[in-house]
Amino acid sequence: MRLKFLSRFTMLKRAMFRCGELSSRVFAVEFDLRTQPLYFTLSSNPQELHHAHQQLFGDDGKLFSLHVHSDSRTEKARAHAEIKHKLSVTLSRDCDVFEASSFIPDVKNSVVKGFFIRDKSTTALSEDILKTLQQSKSVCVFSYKREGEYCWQELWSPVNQVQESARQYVTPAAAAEHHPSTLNITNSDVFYSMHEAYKVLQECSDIIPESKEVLKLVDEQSETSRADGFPVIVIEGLDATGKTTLTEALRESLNATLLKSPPQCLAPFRQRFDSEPPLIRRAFYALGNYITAAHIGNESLRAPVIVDRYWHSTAAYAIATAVGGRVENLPKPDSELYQWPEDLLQPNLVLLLTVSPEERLRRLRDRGQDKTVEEAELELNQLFRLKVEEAYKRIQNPACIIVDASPSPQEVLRQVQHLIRNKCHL
Ligand SMILES: Nc1ncnc2c1ncn2[C@@H]1O[C@H](COP(=O)(O)OP(=O)(O)O)[C@@H](O)[C@H]1O
Ligand SMILES: Nc1ccn([C@H]2C[C@H](O)[C@@H](COP(=O)(O)OP(=O)(O)O)O2)c(=O)n1
Repeated sequence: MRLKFLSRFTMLKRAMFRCGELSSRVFAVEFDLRTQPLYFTLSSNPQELHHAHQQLFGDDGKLFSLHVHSDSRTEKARAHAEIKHKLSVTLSRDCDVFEASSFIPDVKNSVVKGFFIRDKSTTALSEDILKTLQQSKSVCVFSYKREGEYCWQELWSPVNQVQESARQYVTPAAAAEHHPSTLNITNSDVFYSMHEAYKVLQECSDIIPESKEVLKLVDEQSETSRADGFPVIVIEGLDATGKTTLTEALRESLNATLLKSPPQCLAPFRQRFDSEPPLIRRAFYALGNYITAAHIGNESLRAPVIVDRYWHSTAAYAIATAVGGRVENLPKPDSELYQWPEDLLQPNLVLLLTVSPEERLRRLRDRGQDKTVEEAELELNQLFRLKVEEAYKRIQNPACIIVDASPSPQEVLRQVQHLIRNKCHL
């Protein structure tokens, strides 16, 4: 038993060090989403904590952080989501759980995601849960100890069989120029080629059998080129901004073909992929765009094409979900993360419908439909809504044109027809 534990422990330690020297890493704890994360590094010299850090480390209670390791990115993504769920349903109200990550400043793909736990309860519940997590997953747990003004981190073990290692003191660090959640976006949240999204579904086809069916549908699409076709116009916007109303009206008035992304053929799989972590869920939506692109290619040979949501939605929702906290944390406006994928068919015009938050809520209520979880979150989470809209506006090549969708449906249609006439000569 003892041997088994030790070998697992050694394995975890190795896994941790594979992620880079601990000393070159910065840790970020999302202590309060309305402010910057708390950043700290580790040092062998004791360092006094700043006021902000004392709020987290100076309080009573047991402190832990945990990070997930796996060579398989799909397993890692699922384990992270599972742990998040487990911590949220099992820990008591006296426990705070914050998203936490460790990263190397400005180095892409250096982020290791995890959690920071502050347990002020008198029970050993958090330790029991950490113990089970350590046994069943590639989870690395650290605990934090205090002495006077200082706080240090050590590898946590549920049983005292580990020799005391050198103390790593928590050392306040400056804010990173790029918020850590922006470092891993490429090919984890947003995909810039079909091949990269395709690989994700291939990697999880054993655990999610539906992936094979989705890949088959992607394979069935023929290559299309769109030279000399009719114009393709994409309508974007948050839920209930009037996309369905406008796209139906445009279909009638322009004698156009109406398509959407994700396409109808993916509808049976959508719920399944919506319950998966971002890596898998976003790869699914990315592939949906490529299927829709093939349909656009065919249909635009015959008539103008109107598309209800396309890559702007895929990228904007993915970026806004991946980036924690405030709008200022989004990738900078000139970031390559907002660039349209080179292998995805480009539309001639992208229109972004915008309405005030109050009008949007009124329309959502009038419609009286169940909202998707994400939309319910939007309603609750003003920060998230602002980030989606800002990300929409930053996407380039093609950028979107903003349309005020608060007037009557007839007036919105008139405005949009005018834009289409000017920009697409229809
Ligand atoms: N210009 C408008 N003015 C007032 N209400 C509108 C307008 N456009 C749409 N609506 C109403 O708002 C709700 C959401 O519109 P919908 O077209 O379904 O949005 P989306 O497809 O973007 O979710 C519907 O009840 C619709 O009738
Ligand atoms: N082309 C698309 C379309 C939707 N998505 C994702 C983005 C969000 O997570 C949801 C929003 O979809 P929702 O069901 O609210 O959309 P509708 O307004 O019902 O069309 O789907 C996407 O990633 N790519």
